[in-house]
Amino acid sequence: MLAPLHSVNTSQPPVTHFPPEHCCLSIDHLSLAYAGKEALRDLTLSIPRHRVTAFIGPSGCGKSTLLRAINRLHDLNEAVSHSGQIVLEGQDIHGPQVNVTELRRRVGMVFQTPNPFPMSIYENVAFGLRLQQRLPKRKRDDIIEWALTSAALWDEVKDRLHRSAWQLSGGQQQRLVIARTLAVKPDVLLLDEPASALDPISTLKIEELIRNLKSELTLVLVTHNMQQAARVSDYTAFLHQGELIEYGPTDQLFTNPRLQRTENYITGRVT
Ligand SMILES: Nc1ncnc2c1ncn2[C@@H]1O[C@H](COP(=O)(O)OP(=O)(O)OP(=O)(O)O)[C@@H](O)[C@H]1O
Repeated sequence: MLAPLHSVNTSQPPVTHFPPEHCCLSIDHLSLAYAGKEALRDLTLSIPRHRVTAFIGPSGCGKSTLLRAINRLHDLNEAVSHSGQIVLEGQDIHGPQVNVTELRRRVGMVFQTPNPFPMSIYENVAFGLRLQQRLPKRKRDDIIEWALTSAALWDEVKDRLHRSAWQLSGGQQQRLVIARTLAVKPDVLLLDEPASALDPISTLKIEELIRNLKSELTLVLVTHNMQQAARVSDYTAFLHQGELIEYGPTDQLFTNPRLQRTENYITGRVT
């Protein structure tokens, strides 16, 4: 476990920061509104590198809004306004020198419903690579094998790479989407309820994959499923009505929360 700057106990402030050498993302006084209606209020937290951080909280508390802010998906919505900063590896993601396409390569995103493109398994994984650079076929093939292996899918698809991605099961499609995201070598993978549309076995595969991927990159997971957050994440942030209520090591937050509001939520007394 990384050493946070503040220890967690009820007499001290909650853990919100990591030392710079462990910090991947730093969110500083972030507020965000949709057409003037506040969805995130003055959030400050940092996300450690090569760990899994989960965002939990009741429906509508702002989990997905926060996740989408990290790769500037809100840029596509003119009704969104924000204040505060998000710093990725030392660089303000809204800085004038930031190329949004490059930011979205560095910060990949996987959504609730698997969304493979209507093309072959191979072409799905090659898609982002082709946009990025012209690679010799041999090199591209190696990256595709690496990405599918990292997404725990290679053994299941290596003999049918040129078949339609839509012939895969829902769980396999979600792992394919993860492989597609990994192929362009992101620093961060944002996962918005990646297993909620899947059966229990596929869900366990995705969870195992998330745990294994942290050796490659930093992961941020939105989940409604508290057992899932407890199983896969190292750190958990509990949000309520757009505010960060508590943030800390997952085992601590689930077994010994600092605040009554957190305890009420994790024990099912607040929905
Ligand atoms: N595109 C949008 N336009 C307007 N309001 C939005 C939009 N997206 C989200 N909101 C509002 O922002 C608030 C936070 O929504 P968000 O989807 O981030 O919550 P959430 O915690 O991810 O919810 P859920 O768990 O149900 O997915 C809600 O009040 C929601 O209605």
